[in-house]
Amino acid sequence: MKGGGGGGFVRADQIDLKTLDQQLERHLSRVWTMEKKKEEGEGSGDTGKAREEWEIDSSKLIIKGIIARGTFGTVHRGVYDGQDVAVKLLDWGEEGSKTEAEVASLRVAFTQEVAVWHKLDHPNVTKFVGAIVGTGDVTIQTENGQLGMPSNLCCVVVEYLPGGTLKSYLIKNRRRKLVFKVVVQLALDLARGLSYLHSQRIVHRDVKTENMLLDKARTVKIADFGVARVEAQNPNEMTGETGTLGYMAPEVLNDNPYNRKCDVYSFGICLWEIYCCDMPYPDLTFSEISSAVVRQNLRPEIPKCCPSSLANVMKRCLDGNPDKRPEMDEVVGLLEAIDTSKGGGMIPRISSRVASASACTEVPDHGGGGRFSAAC
Ligand SMILES: Nc1ncnc2c1ncn2[C@@H]1O[C@H](COP(=O)(O)OP(=O)(O)OP(=O)(O)O)[C@@H](O)[C@H]1O
Repeated sequence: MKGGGGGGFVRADQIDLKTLDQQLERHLSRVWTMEKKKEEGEGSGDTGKAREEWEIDSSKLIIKGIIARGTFGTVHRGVYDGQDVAVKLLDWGEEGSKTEAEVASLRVAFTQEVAVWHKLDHPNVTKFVGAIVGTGDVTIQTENGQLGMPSNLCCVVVEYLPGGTLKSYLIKNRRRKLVFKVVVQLALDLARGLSYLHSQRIVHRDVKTENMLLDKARTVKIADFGVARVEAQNPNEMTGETGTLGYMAPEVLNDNPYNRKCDVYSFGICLWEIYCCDMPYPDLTFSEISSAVVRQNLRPEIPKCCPSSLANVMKRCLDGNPDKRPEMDEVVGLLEAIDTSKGGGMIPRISSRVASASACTEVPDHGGGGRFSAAC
């Protein structure tokens, strides 16, 4: 069922970027006009609920305490229809505190996230439950009772993942490092999730360990589709710096056209981070990183103790030429083929500060095994 030429029906993944944006905008103004009309009492008894397939019943939603503050608002714990959920509340600010342009861009970000997310269904993608687009009289139950919401309340409701971000998990294990089997398992989860997104023609565009969440079984799930987009059929339509420095592919940093291969590059950085349990380029400023990645082909140094089977995947994903990077489904195959039975995990340093992962020490590896390219 993979992509090829024209099928007999219209597929969401064949809508080009501009059309998608226009559709989102049109949809949103429709919803807002309906709401305005309702507020002005023009409905004459007709509830006129043209619900989107992803709209959920706000009366079944209980919003609890804040888990985090994101760029666009707050993330709360909640319960929807008995299920544990995370609720991403969009923050429009106080009435009148944002300019029209700011509200419009928030609205676009919200609809974009919903439009991408609600169609996805994969074990390594955070499950979308539904969304609420500000209706006049939404009341949300909190633990302390009922809470009236501003008429333009927007929220995205997704499955609750109790394991925190992959980044914080790596930080927790910074000193001890991860056993090789766990490294490969985490990498495979992420690779499978990305491979699925790409099969749906979705480019995430902000792949980083901070945007990956863990469930209670330590399965990695891709989260945060705030900047994800349907891949443009014409790569020239996809430009503009999106993502996080340090994870951004050279073509993105350089403001060149890009495609799904930018996610492959960012995955390569995540793979390095997962293996090393460390941060790439700890001593460089943002501008130093971007210019060195583009001009001097700077990449995080792969430690000598890294098994060549994994090091090769990193190197290929981090190729400066997007066309030479593997597709994510190939990456899945390469990772699945790695033998983890003989160990090969990153060797912890003896020194207290892990400034660079490049040097290996004499500390014995978890699981031993001397089959790898270079002895540390
Ligand atoms: N499904 C979830 N389950 C548990 N916690 C979550 C969930 N989704 C998000 N969070 C928490 O909220 C934080 C921010 O979430 P998210 O990145 O999706 O929000 P955002 O507003 O898009 O933020 P940003 O764009 O700054 O990354 C996450 O780092 C995580 O701690």
